[in-house]
Amino acid sequence: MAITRSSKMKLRPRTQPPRVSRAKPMKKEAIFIKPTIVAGETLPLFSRLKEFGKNLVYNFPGTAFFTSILVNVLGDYLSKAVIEAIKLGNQNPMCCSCGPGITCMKNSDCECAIASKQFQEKLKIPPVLRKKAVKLDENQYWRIQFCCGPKCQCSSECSLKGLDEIDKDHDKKFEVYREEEKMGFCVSSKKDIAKGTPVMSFNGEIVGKRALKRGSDAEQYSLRLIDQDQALIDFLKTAKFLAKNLVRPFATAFDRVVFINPLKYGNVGRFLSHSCRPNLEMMRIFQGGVSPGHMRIVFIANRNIKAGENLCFDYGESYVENHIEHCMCPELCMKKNKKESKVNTVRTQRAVRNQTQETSMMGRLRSFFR
Ligand SMILES: C[S@@+](CC[C@H](N)C(=O)[O-])C[C@H]1O[C@@H](n2cnc3c(N)ncnc32)[C@H](O)[C@@H]1O
Repeated sequence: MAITRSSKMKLRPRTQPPRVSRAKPMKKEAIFIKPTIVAGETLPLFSRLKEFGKNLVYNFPGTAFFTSILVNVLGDYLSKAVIEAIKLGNQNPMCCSCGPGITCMKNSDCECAIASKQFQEKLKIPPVLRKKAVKLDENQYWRIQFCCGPKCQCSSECSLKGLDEIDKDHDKKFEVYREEEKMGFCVSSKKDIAKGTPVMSFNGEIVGKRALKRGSDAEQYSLRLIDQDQALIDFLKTAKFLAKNLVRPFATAFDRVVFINPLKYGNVGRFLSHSCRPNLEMMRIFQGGVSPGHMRIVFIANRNIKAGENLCFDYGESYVENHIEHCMCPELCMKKNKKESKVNTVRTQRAVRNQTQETSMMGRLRSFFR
């Protein structure tokens, strides 16, 4: 599908053009494998800042503007190995042979079900099934799962299509608002969300590390997608569902470090704020293939969330220490500040949290933001 329309975030009136990216233009040889940009929905932004109510540029800075996409797209500074693997992945999507009306998990010959089961067994993770909450232990977040892709012809009710709804109806599901000057925009849910529900994906450009210049907005907004994940590499090397000619290129690509940068192209996931008591956890899910291009970052509710609650996850220790001077998470720090009538430093807040909660469950992978 070609670009149907430029779906900049809806904002009226606009006084400032979107920030021009200084990112290096894409290399010529990469253009032919650039995935199609799918324009997503527009989502209104609300600013409730009082003092600056009349200053629209202040209320809606350049970083609030982007083109919304429903899939990740190819960006800059990727290694040849990653570009090659994405290209091969595009040519070899995993699409089951289940016909219309068939539910993959009930078909013992289904290619997607076989792949999903192998992921579950080897990486010790429950399946992400449609309409069923994912039951994850703390140490299972960030593990990898497999779901049917949009091209699978199985029933629209197929339970393996766990991500089918994730990029739909964002305007009905979420509100993007700004209340605190320093916090920027935040996201809340318009509906109650049950624990274990995949809530939203984090979309953007798939980029190499050099795309994130130190101190830049790209550095502050990007999440790590691939991190030389040895467990995944070992798994792919022995995976029975993967064609032999794809094993080496995919294993090489997953031995790189790759990020998702949502600044130019992204979705509502880029507005999620940090919390020291988060209600979302990240999970990586392959959708319709096992190349880096098929890997999605998905946020799962780690408890029941009420309509109107701020949606948030833990950015990781190093991000907080480097970029957030005073944590304003409503779930812990703001409550505590109110109680004690003083502003605590982030270091103090995190120390408090460390006493009450295990923070090392994902090791260095918890530093998602660079
Ligand atoms: C990835 S952006 C999140 C979206 C951003 N709020 C916006 O309006 O575009 C990360 C930035 O949001 C702000 N932020 C997020 N969570 C925060 C928190 N708990 N306390 C203070 N600032 C926060 C910080 O400025 C941080 O660098």
